[in-house]
Amino acid sequence: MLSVNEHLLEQIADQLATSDYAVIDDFLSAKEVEAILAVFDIHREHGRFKQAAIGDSDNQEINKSVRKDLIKWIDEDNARPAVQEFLEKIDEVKNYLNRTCFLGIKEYEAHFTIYPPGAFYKRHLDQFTTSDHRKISFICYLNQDWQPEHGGELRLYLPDGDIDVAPIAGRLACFRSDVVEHEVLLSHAHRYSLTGWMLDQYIELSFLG
Ligand SMILES: O=C(O)CCC(=O)C(=O)O
Ligand SMILES: [Fe+2]
Repeated sequence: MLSVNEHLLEQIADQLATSDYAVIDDFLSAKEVEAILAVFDIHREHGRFKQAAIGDSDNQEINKSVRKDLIKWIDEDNARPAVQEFLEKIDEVKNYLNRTCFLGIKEYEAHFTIYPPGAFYKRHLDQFTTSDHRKISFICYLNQDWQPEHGGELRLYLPDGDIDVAPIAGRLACFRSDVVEHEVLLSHAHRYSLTGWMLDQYIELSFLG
């Protein structure tokens, strides 16, 4: 049974096809957001978040002048139910995009993400110079009480100008990984999200810590 409203799926596909990006509210309900944040707490208590790196598996580098977020990769086989449900929804988006946009997406990789106060991620593209298997980037935001003074907006650099996306709870932002440059503006509060990429080939995930 479909758990993502068909109308949302259509909106994602239409917006991606016409503008290379899509922003959808209420992709997750308030209850789903809460359940996922509880999983963040567990991983944080166990010290599982690590400073994010830049580059692909063979060229990993930590550069705090480029990005300052903390991540934990999602292990799909051992994901807790709330995260499993999120992945099932992403799977539905993936299948819908394959049917309607012929993207040939095979799978996805995703991580829990925390931007502590003072963190940002400078302007970049999500495709690595050494590999271009990331086709669609997606970020689902989990910030229940986000206020403009918290910052941390996602800025998308588009042909017609920049767009800032507030990281509010339940919202899904996605965009073509190969063309849309973007950055995360300085965050003044803790900023929580699930970040992932739809890939056009199966990958070896064993390097993911
Ligand atoms: O969290 C966001 O809004 C974007 C994150 C991002 O650009 C990335 O992790 O590559
Ligand atoms: Fe990115």
